[in-house]
Amino acid sequence: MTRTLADYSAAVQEAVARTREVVATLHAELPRWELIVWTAGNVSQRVVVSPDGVPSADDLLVIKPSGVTYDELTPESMVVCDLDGTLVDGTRSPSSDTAAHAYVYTHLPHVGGVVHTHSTYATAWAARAEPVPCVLTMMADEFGGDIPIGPFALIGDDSIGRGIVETLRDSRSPAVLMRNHGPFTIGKDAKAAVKAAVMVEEVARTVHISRQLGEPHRIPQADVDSLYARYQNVYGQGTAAPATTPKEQDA
Ligand SMILES: O=C(CO)[C@@H](O)[C@@H](O)COP(=O)(O)O
Repeated sequence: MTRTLADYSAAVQEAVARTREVVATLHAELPRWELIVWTAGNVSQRVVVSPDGVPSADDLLVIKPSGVTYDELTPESMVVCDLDGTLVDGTRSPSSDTAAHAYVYTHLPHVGGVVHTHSTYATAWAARAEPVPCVLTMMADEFGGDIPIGPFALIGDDSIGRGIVETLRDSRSPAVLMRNHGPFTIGKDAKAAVKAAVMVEEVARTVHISRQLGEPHRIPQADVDSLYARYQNVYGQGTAAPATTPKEQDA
């Protein structure tokens, strides 16, 4: 039975409205960071339906409409689908990657956001089906190792999603380079997945340039693990008490 947004609770409808705003705003980051051209790429975020906040196959996703240019994307133009890819709310056809995003949300409950781009350097690595080797501390921080290659898969059914899940399920990487296609990234939410999309292009470019000058040196695995643990758990404005200023120390 096809459900409409009216069939969901007021709380879910409010969450969908908030998610439309988030996903519309984050789409603007793809051209901003030069990760796509024209209408390529897409961003989605999961909407958890259960009142207990536990992700499930009953959840919804919010994604862009297919083939619409980024300057036309608004919260109202975003499309809402269930995880079968069935339209729940929206006036336009959902992204052609909806099945892939939905498959990821169904099989990786910890994932709250998915992004797909065709960013130049990451896609060039995908065309050669070669994993990006972990030769930068930034890679250890964000990806916890090499950036893996996923299988070639045709567009339109869950083949791409299946390839993303098979590749990332047991990987620390939030990015996979789908062979001959381009990067797909995941995160706890859409913002985290967009960050991974920005970072995968940055490191793909740097490693490519480095290899023009010689063979980059791999970081030893123990150091990769240490860097990853620090970045994922300590970096930034973690939970530690703010450092006192000299004035406070004198007080
Ligand atoms: O690569 C693909 C499909 O996988 C592109 O068509 C995709 O980047 C953009 O498609 P949509 O406009 O989201 O339907």
